[in-house]
Amino acid sequence: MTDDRGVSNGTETPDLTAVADHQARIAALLTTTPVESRPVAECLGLALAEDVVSPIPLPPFDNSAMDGYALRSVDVAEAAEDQPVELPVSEDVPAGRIDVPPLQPGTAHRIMTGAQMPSGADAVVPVERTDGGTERVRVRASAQPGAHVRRAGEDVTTGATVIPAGATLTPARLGLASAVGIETLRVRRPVRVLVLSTGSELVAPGSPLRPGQIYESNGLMLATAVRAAGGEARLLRFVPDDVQAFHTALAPHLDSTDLVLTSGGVSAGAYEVVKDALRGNGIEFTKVAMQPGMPQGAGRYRGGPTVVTLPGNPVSAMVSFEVFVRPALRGASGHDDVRRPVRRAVLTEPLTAPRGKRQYRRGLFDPSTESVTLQGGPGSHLLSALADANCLLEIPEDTTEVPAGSTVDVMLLD
Ligand SMILES: Nc1nc2c(c(=O)[nH]1)N[C@H]1C(S)=C(S)[C@@H](COP(=O)(O)OP(=O)(O)OC[C@H]3O[C@@H](n4cnc5c(N)ncnc54)[C@H](O)[C@@H]3O)O[C@H]1N2
Ligand code: MOO
Repeated sequence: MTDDRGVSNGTETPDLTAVADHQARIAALLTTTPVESRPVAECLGLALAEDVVSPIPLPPFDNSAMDGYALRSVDVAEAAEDQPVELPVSEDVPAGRIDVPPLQPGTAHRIMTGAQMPSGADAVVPVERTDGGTERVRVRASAQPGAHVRRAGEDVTTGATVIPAGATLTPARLGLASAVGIETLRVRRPVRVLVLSTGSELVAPGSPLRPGQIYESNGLMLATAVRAAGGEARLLRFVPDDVQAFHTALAPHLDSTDLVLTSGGVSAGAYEVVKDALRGNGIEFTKVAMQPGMPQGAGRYRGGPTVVTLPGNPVSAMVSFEVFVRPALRGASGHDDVRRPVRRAVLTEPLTAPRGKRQYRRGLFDPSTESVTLQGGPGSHLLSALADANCLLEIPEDTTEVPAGSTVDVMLLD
């Protein structure tokens, strides 16, 4: 049965699989990917497979934090704005100079940010507090020992684990790996996903729509969601609604695919090509106690790649991806943070939920007030509300009404 909001009410489905059981089933189907070496530049978003241990300290040497003058703090102890101390400038030390002579007492080296501190100097006076002289310099400020000096090893010590195995490689972590001199990283190979869309009603964005047709959107949405989760995705967008054509489309990709992700063609009607093609080929179909996202299927296609069939309604497809596929995909590719962060939030308006199903509603979480506002109704065709959302509210199976002001769990999305 479907109510007037376009939501299946679930009364027709007594035997439902628990969300946790279907999650576990999909996680078990995806095996951990092998470890490989990759250039650091190609590791964004991947999971590190082995700890990165720094072979050097960071900074590698004591260096100046400012453009100015390296000197001995005792030599400028009496310096003040109206009482400059004049010192001869004996050397110029730009960043990258490797032969920096020691500093003699009573002298200064002109020094640039990042340049090696000369031995004998214990402080830097910024150029703004001097007359900027190159032969002699008038210093108008005293300096504490250590002022504007960045000490070797104060960021990273030699032998320290700077990135732990399991960490997701962010730009800052890739920068850190480069900063300690590493060119290749040991990472888990991303899960290779083939995203496949079927449906005679689907046409390519950019071409005109005829009556009864819609633009294909799930394929692109799922393929990009896979990439955002650290997977590799190929997209086959318009597989004909024909069982033989479905097998033929799949065949060339079997050896190079870990996971086939379909959307649509799995509910109860006629013309359910995904179901017709996959049943009897290792895929089991079930109804999960969840809304949206009830019709689900999973298995191994003819003993080969894992297949997960997601429902065709766009919101159902994305919510199912978040709940079932993303955690399994991240787990299989070695990420420590498999699940989205969950926060508690105060609901700004009441909602109702179907008995016996876990409901995922789209919401806008405001971290400043720790509150959440619903985005759109529960209908699984309401894609624009999903696009406006930054979280999913997770309403437990046994809850049918949530009054305004109640606290609910929200799963934060990107
Ligand atoms: N008699 C029943 N009917 C339905 C049931 C049921 O249990 N009994 N379940 C409903 C629920 S819940 C869902 S969810 C959908 C799932 O249907 P399918 O997975 O078979 O998906 P389709 O029928 O192929 O499509 C559903 C909907 O989504 C649109 N769609 C499909 N693929 C795409 C795509 N690649 N891009 C954009 N939009 C897509 C399609 O046009 C349909 O509007 O079934 C209910 N029915
Ligand atoms: O409600 Mo379906 O379960 O739209 O995904």
